[in-house]
Amino acid sequence: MIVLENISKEFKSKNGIVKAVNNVNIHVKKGEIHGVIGYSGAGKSTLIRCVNLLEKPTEGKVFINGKEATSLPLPKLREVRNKIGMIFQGFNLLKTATVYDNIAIPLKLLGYDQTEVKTRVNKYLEIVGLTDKHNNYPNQLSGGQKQRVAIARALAQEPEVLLSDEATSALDPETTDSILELLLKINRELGITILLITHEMNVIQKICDYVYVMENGEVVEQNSAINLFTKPSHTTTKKFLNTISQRNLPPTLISQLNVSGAVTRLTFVGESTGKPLIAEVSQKFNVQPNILTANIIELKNGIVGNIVIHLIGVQDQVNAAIKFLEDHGVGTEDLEGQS
Ligand SMILES: Nc1ncnc2c1ncn2[C@@H]1O[C@H](COP(=O)(O)OP(=O)(O)OP(=O)(O)O)[C@@H](O)[C@H]1O
Repeated sequence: MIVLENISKEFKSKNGIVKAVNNVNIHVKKGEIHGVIGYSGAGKSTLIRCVNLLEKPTEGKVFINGKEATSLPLPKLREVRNKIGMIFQGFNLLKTATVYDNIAIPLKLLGYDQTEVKTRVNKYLEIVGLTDKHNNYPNQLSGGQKQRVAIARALAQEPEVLLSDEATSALDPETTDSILELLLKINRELGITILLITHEMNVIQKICDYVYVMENGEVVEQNSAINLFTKPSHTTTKKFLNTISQRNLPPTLISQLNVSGAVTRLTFVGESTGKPLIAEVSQKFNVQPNILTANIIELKNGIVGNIVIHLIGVQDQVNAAIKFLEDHGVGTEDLEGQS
């Protein structure tokens, strides 16, 4: 549905050339939600703007629905763009137009007749739950309601793809959740494929099927959301994961505990979440497991449990216990103390 092939984007600035995006490949299948996460300056906005060619890539190709968009002449490019909706952090609503007109004006500009415009505006206002606000102006709405209007405006063009540029970054946590629920609903019920960029791991957690972690213009790690949360490999990914669950223990504490055993992070996913494996370990081996931290994270496609345990015992028994857990589908990671 959306394919970015070896996309690079350079900007010329006073201080020389900035490589904002460097050889990025992305493949979003129809009906999926993919998320790009990265810190400020990682290149996310530039990348997402390359998808609808608001930014022309210096190198690489963009395919939308199998059609190569990068080399299309403007009229053909407009046709492709009409199939791509976009929402933004700042909502981009017309302040002097009512909610109704904010959705209707772009449709009129696209040449739809009065009846079609009315039908679509009413349909999408209902989907976003704002039918009663059609006569309000943007400054009479909350941030969450403004984003709902922007979503209705994007949907009214009946796109196949929705691009979301930090759509929840200006919203409080509760409103963020309600907007994420809405995005899930339109993905599920209207079958719209979504590519989003964010710096918030909870956005990835709640709605993404697949994740790309970006740093300095490059994708440094990519995986399904479940695998990324279970087996993160890059330091930046781990830092993002730490923002939603307390995964770090003080290194001095780990060093002290490592003297009498091993401090290990166990990650449970799928079938292993339901089994009393830690109890079994203490019965089968001469080890005493002491739970230091534990949490459960619900993702779009499953549940991941994290437990950090101190396995107290002699080395060979500790190793055998860890091997037993791994054999039963538990991810394990030895935590290093202070060197
Ligand atoms: N028009 C431009 N001219 C020159 N440099 C630019 C331009 N746009 C972006 N950049 C540079 O490209 C790099 C990536 O910027 P970009 O805005 O894509 O990152 P980002 O991950 O979206 O960050 P943020 O979340 O802060 O917007 C930065 O170093 C930025 O300064």
